[in-house]
Amino acid sequence: MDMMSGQSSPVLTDSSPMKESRVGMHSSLTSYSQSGTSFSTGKYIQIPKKKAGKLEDAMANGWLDAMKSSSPPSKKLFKDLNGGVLSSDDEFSYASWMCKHPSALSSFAEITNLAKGKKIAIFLDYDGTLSPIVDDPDRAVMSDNMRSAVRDVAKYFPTAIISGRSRDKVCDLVGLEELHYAGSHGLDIMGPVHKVSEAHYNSINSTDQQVFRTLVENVKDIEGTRVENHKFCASVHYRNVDQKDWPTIAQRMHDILTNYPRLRLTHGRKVLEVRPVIDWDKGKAVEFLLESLGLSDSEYVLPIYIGDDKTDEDAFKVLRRGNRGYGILVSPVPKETKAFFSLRDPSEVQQFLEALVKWREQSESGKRMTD
Ligand SMILES: O=P(O)(O)OC[C@H]1O[C@H](O[C@H]2O[C@H](CO)[C@@H](O)[C@H](O)[C@H]2O)[C@H](O)[C@@H](O)[C@@H]1O
Repeated sequence: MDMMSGQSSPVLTDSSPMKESRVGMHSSLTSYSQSGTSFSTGKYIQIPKKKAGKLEDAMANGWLDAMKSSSPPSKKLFKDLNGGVLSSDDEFSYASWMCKHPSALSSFAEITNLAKGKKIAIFLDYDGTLSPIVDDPDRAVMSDNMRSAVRDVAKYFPTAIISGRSRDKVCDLVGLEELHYAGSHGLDIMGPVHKVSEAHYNSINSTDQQVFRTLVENVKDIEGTRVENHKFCASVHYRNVDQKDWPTIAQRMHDILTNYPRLRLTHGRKVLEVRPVIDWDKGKAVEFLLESLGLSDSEYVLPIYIGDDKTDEDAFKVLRRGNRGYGILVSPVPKETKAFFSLRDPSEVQQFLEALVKWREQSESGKRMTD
């Protein structure tokens, strides 16, 4: 799949994790930052610059609202604003929210009870789930302890990472060969090779370079912006941009996308994600992986998906449908979600994964004793 073709199946790469025999590789575009190297060749679309702060398009106004709400203030910010203590109102609203989305740690017995006689399959988002959210996406590393927890979990349960980042990037960050990986919000999944003609991929390369360069060139004058290329989608970060410049970003993104009707915009944590207009998302990626791993029979399989972001909601929805499995939202503040359970932060994610391993080891040794 490419950013422009609008086809309805993901690009599939090789069937065994970490063995590279990918077809139709995209161009070797690297992540762009204002301090980094800019591109001197290739065509891109320069959109006319409009006056800052003048939002002319209702759609752009909608995007601005979404940008403002896409990353609610963290618990730390609540605390900072409150002189180091959480106000009882915040505690109260978090506690009420937890009634609807209980902690996966305190509900651990309930979860494992429901998993009895079933195979658990684990799906993990990366940023904000396995690694803490930081200002620089290149520094979003996971701890060695988290890596061990994921490695151990994968010994007992089929485990996949589903990330908005490119698959190569998230593979590098996680660094575990035994997992399945889906990058670009599930658009790039390891699986059986689909042969596609050379000419098709050549056309993808040039178009995608153009999309990426257009994004880079049209926001590079806004201090703090950063554009990442994920091969099948792209991210425009505004975490480090002064809020007064957010309307300009919203307007420019709107103007750019007018030139690319086959692209759409979604929102993550202080990031705008540009992706193809196709019916594919993290939820579809979960269904695809369950199917291709022979885990689609919900009578025998309990999928658990852990994620922190809006894009993870598609996966939560898929699991909620027909009580197929459990979504777990990672958040220290109340958020509207389709997840059943919650965890506060990556350290609780690690505890949950470690608990699953312990539970599994204990049930195996209990089984051996009765055999
Ligand atoms: O699906 P994910 O694995 O969660 O990836 C979603 C986006 O994550 C990254 O951005 C987010 O994390 C950054 C590092 O902590 C943070 O600086 C940024 O504000 C967050 O939006 C990644 O850089 C994006 O490309 C992914 O799309």
